[in-house]
Amino acid sequence: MIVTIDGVAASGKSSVASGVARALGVPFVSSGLLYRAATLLALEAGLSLEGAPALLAHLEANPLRLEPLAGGNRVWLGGRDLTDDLHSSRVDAGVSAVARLPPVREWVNAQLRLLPDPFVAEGRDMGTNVFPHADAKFYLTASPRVRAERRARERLEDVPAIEAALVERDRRDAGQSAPAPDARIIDTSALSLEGVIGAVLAGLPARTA
Ligand SMILES: Nc1ncnc2c1ncn2[C@@H]1O[C@H](COP(=O)(O)OP(=O)(O)OP(=O)(O)O)[C@@H](O)[C@H]1O
Ligand SMILES: Nc1ccn([C@@H]2O[C@H](COP(=O)(O)O)[C@@H](O)[C@H]2O)c(=O)n1
Repeated sequence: MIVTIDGVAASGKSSVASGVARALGVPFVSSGLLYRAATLLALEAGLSLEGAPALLAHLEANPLRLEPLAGGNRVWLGGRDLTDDLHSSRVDAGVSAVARLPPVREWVNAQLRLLPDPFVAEGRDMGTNVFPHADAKFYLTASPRVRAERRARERLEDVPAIEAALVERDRRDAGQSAPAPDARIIDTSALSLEGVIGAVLAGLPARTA
């Protein structure tokens, strides 16, 4: 059983995927962490974020491992846990350029497709491209202001600056982020986190829930 939860930046994908996965007793998979980790490695190595061959060679020489734990995903580079360094503003600003590179997308998707199901996968193209045969698909949206206000509770930045960065990231990600034709679209602007998790669980086919 595979459930996909895609959506725009900071729409609640990982929080919702985690809650749904916990309710179903399965792991969740955060695909964005692999793009973020590839970006961090490129930044640390001083590589261009647009140079696919050098970046891919660096990723192949420095294998990353996504650990889809039920309580939260982690990304490892050998014995180094990168997870806590993946949500910086520096990575946020660079990740869309890295994610646009077709060889990087193939590298991420190959890793995701090796994971044994069942799981809940969240990202941008889980329902369209990576798991088109998923049992249930959802796409989360919320207004930029609401998303920025939620994120401001986690970060020491002001709401207008966060909102501008989110809108810009959505613009850069637009080419790889779209609802699957068979996805249910949920506008979470006026919903609590528990409300969104409940809406997803209520939208699952009977054999999945
Ligand atoms: N419906 C909701 N009501 C209130 N807060 C929410 C809701 N959904 C998510 N949040 C909060 O919004 C913030 C962003 O959520 P989350 O990190 O899950 O989004 P995301 O889509 O995975 O983000 P990103 O695209 O940056 O990885 C978190 O602080 C989360 O707790
Ligand atoms: N399926 C995906 C998932 C993510 N991306 C890119 O990674 C960035 C970070 O993802 P978050 O879910 O952590 O926000 C995102 O902005 C995209 O550039 C992707 O392309 N496809």
